[in-house]
Amino acid sequence: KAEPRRKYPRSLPSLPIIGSLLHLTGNCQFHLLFPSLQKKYGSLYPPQRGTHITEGSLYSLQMGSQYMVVVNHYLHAKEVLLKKGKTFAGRPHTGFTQPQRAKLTIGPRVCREAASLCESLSSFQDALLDMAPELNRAVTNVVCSLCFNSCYRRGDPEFEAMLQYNEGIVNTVGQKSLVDIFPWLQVFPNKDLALLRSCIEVRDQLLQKKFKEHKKALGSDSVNDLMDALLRVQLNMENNNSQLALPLELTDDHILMTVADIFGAGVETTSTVLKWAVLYLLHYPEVQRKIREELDQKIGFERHPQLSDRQQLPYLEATISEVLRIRPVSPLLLPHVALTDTSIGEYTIRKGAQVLVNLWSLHHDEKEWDKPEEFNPGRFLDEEGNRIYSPSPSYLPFGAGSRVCLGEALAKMEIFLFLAWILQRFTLELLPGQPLPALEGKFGVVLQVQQFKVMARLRAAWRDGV
Ligand code: HEM
Repeated sequence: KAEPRRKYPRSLPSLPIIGSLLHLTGNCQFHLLFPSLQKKYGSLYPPQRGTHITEGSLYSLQMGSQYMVVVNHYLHAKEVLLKKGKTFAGRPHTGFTQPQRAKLTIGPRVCREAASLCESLSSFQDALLDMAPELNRAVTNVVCSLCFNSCYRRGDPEFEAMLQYNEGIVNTVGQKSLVDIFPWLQVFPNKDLALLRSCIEVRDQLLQKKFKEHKKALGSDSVNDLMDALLRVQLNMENNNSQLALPLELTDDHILMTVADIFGAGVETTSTVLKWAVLYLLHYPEVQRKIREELDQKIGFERHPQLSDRQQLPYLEATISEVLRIRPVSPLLLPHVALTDTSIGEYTIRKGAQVLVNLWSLHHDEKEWDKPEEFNPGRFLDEEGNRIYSPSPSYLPFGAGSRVCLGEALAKMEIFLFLAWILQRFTLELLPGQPLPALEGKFGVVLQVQQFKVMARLRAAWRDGV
């Protein structure tokens, strides 16, 4: 019996050795480049029979020796992430490891940081301020508290070193960490490797120091942070290994890299969403006003917002969902790798292919979203003002399935509490005549916000010390 004919995703025109590279040079905004390639090459292909998937929404590229498939429709994305989640659960070789879970109290740690953030903002009255370092500091401190149970004051040299390390890694153009996440980027020139190397050195020294302190203190029964939890797992493994035919091992390096990965995954993502949120609240003052009205009504001025208030503040929650839609921090998710020969839709996918889910396209698909370029938290609310968690299947800010973001719950808690605290106390404004800051993102480790300044003006109730 003849084998069924295989049908592979269409490939971009490709040259020997460099593959499709010429199509990608000169444009580093990859989340935008991929939809434009889809438009350009997709229109050459016939529509797919029996589905409403647009033509060419799945195509392939050859990046040097790497074969990659780009997914641009939610039906294909769901097939990759959910239906065949296990098959596509591979990651390119990057050293990006999965963290262990630890049961830690989060709400009070975030509230403590929110209080300190608000204190900082209060000291900048009547002056324009770049909130990015303040937001970075707050989010970094939450992650520090979860990983090492340490919390830093402003100006602490160890903390400043850590912030600098993070900034260095994120801002290094064409940097190694981006190449780590998207290995195919290594074909582009790498400029600031020296800066990057020194940042990684700072990171390693800090992690080593924390690690030694934790190892020394291990003995008491309490598990206060992720490092404690990992060290305990290591100890249990060592104690039980003599009974196993194939001994398990959690090395010191595994522990250090796991904590480093949590930093990598947990700081820049969350602080970037907060920056996008502030930026959109400046562009849409009526949205900001509605959130404040909701806060005044449900919480008032007598107490601080808490995690348990989330149910009561649907408009704030809807605004956060809309920020995550319109400016997805990971516009291409992280790359997946097919672990076996498989398929997406009617197309054959070979084992080893890298699959990029273009979340930007999913979140801006005109067939799924009414005026997708418009910022409208109302999409996430029904007529009575109750939350709609996912108004379209084309909404996946944290991915889905077996490779879904592990920090989704933590990130949502942080974003909610930080914004609730800020907006309960401050009005975020521009100076009269100050132009609105740009809404275009910059593709990088995350979809970065361009630098901007804002006035965080204490609201009357707080100025008068109510
Ligand atoms: C708003 C903030 C965040 C967003 C939008 C976000 C989004 C994502 C996305 C899209 C992925 C890739 C999913 C895929 O490839 O299918 C991911 C993976 C991951 N995220 Fe997040 N993330 C956020 C915050 C965090 C935080 C706070 C942590 C940890 C503290 C974290 C830990 C991780 C880890 C460990 C992975 C890799 C999971 C795996 O490979 O199995 N993320 N995240």
